[in-house]
Amino acid sequence: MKTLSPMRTRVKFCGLTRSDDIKRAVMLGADALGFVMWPKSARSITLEQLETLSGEVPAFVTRVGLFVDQSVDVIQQCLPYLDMIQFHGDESPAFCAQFGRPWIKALRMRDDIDLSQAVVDYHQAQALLLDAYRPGTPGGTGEVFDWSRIPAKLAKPVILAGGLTVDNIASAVHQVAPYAVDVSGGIEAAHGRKDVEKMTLFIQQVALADAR
Ligand SMILES: O=C(O)c1ccccc1NCC(=O)[C@H](O)[C@H](O)COP(=O)(O)O
Repeated sequence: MKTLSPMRTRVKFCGLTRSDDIKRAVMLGADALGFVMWPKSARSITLEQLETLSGEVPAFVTRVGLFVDQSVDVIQQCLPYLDMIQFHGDESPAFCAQFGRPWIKALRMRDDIDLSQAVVDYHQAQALLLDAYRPGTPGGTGEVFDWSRIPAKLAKPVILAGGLTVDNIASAVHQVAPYAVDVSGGIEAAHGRKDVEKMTLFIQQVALADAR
């Protein structure tokens, strides 16, 4: 009888702003690409850029739009160019669920966070993205949180984020065994500009960790 092989850890690259980076990420096998639509971010892109860049993403690579407490109108304008929405602010479950599009909720790992309750509250989310908490910064901090705080069994797929790099990604995959990993700063040459070597090594490290 055939045995099922262990699941492959999915990889999402976030904060893409350039065509060349998208082509390289797709070639390397990234599963999802994140576009930051929050204008206060150094990695943000405009609606016009989103239209262009999303057109360069081929089938079976998920285009994820990232928002932080933004209006329904702003999000709806972006929907034609997105497969999935990532909410990074204090959006309620009802707010997230109103767009008729798959979505994930980013949760910043404050000391007092109750992940079991979050799973209940955000049960309609396709996954929960767990990220580092820095007061006043909704995401993309480049900071790691204590992965041992993630319960071994959480009733939602976990996307691990926050300060992942070529150097720590293998340990992260081993320790947490997340459904997916999400990286932005760790594969950059500068804000919004990805580094080919870091992207390549990151994907390789995930594959190596999965194979161990
Ligand atoms: O990247 C940003 O500037 C950003 C701003 C506001 C909300 C979220 C943002 N980024 C989210 C991500 O890139 C990732 O989902 C995650 O935070 C990991 O980022 P990093 O620690 O840089 O790998």
